[in-house]
Amino acid sequence: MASSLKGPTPQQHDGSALRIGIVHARWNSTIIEPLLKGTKDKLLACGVKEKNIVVESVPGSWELPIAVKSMYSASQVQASSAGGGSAGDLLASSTTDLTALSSSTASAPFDAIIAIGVLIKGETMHFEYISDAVSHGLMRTQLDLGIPVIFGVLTVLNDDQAKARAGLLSGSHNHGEDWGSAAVELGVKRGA
Ligand SMILES: O=Nc1c(NC[C@H](O)[C@H](O)[C@H](O)CO)[nH]c(=O)[nH]c1=O
Repeated sequence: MASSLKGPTPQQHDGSALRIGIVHARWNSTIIEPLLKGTKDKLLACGVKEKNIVVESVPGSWELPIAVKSMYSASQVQASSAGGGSAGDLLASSTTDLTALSSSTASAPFDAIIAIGVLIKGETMHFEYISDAVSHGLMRTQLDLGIPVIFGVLTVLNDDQAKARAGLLSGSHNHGEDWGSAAVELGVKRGA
């Protein structure tokens, strides 16, 4: 595969004090799973503690913006009732269920939330409408809430494009690693 000029120039940041949320869709799970693994592996490699990575799932990408907002709001409520504290200091709650998060005994605010989804073009305009709505919804969510929301939504035209961006093809790169790096960088800079 020809080398490309595209791609981020990552920086090195210490994620050991961060608490990161991940919300992922379950549509196209054979692509979602490697993206999720690449994201988590990068977070851990940057020093984020396993207990400070909270993962939840929703049916599809359309639900990502509201799920990000729910995850953020639930942790804010829990953190304020637990006496605040910087993110990552308090024991994290790990949950796979939005409602479970809101009932967790202790959680800290998130420093960044990563939204992961895979949209693959079909024979209708469904792809275009969801892609547009989700991208605008996630951007609005991060600006409204003042928390970095990392855009981890693939909008691809065919299965091979999806596989390539999940690192499943020879010589291809897992974009989840970029999303993990971005979450740590923005989380650190936000708290600086
Ligand atoms: O249609 N294709 C896709 C999709 N549709 C479901 C949608 O996100 C939502 O969950 C339902 O409409 C219910 O609200 N969701 C994806 O993540 N990827 C797709 O490729």
